[in-house]
Amino acid sequence: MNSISIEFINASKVYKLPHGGGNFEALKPLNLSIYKGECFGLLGHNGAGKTTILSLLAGINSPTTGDVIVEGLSVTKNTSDTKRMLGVVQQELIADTFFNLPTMLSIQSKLSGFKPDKEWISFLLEKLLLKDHANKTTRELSGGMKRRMMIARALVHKPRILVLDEPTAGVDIQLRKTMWEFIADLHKEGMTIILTTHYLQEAEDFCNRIAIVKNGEIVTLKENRDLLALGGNHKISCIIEVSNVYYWMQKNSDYLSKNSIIVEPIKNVSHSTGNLKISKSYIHGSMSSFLESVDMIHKASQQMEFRVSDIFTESPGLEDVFVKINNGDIRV
Ligand SMILES: Nc1ncnc2c1ncn2[C@@H]1O[C@H](COP(=O)(O)OP(=O)(O)OP(=O)(O)O)[C@@H](O)[C@H]1O
Repeated sequence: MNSISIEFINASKVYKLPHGGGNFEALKPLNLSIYKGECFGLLGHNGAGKTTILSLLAGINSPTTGDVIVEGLSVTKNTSDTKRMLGVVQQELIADTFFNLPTMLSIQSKLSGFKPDKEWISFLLEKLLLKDHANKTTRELSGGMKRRMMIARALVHKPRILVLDEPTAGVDIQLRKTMWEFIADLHKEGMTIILTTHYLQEAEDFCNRIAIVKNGEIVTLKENRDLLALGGNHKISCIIEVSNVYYWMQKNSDYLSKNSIIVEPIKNVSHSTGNLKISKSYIHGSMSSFLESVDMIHKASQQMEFRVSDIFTESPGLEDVFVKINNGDIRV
């Protein structure tokens, strides 16, 4: 059994709205354990409550009820101790100083109660590809550079837990890749990571468990692979061109449904002509099921008189699962 790093115990957050606007429950009472060395992802639409969860953990907001325990210590009672255990990258870009990067990181280190470690600072700047910008003041950095600088700042005191609230927002694809390689290295070395992101592929690639947050509560919490399995079947598909879609569908609908072949329109389909996608599902990991489905597509092409020019496989992604859960198409 893994040991627990972070524990939310009945932690909720109710905001008082201004001008007598009443109360708003941004987070319903949450009970959640995050394990040591885990990479835990929080996904959800804008306003779902992800940042609220992280802000209670980081001691930025205090919970209305309950508490958060970090490595055995209460965030509400030992805020400065728990803060030292965490490296927090907030969503807002806060980098409006006249200091250059090494100076700012040294100051941050002292503020966190640690003697600045020049080698570590230099290592962080190198890993986050900031070395060439070390002499710029933080306010002279671009948005993507500021984002990376915030990661360096969060790590400067060598925390055990890294909290990332949309760490890659505004970072270009190439740099995002570099950032994740670095974060993956920290994770491999045993750091516990909790993150939010709107790039679902990032969560799919890096998280061990993923929680989906909706209207202030976690509606789904699963191991990455179990969540992906909710996305539907693996499919073999091909694109066909049909000269009269309406007539073709009428003629073949019985055969299609009898053989569980799915047909989907591909853009610009009119009554008269269009491209359609034909798919047949198969059991992931079973070669016989895969070959059976290939054979079925082949037979369908003879029966329904279309030519198979391109055949490809499709796997369900986190995107599919996320949409389905948020639309209420699957309940878990
Ligand atoms: N200080 C506040 N006062 C009142 N309501 C707030 C406050 N901060 C956040 N909220 C509300 O709480 C809800 C959850 O906000 P939160 O920032 O946690 O969402 P989120 O899931 O992180 O969204 P995003 O993806 O946009 O960052 C939202 O409806 C938001 O408007």
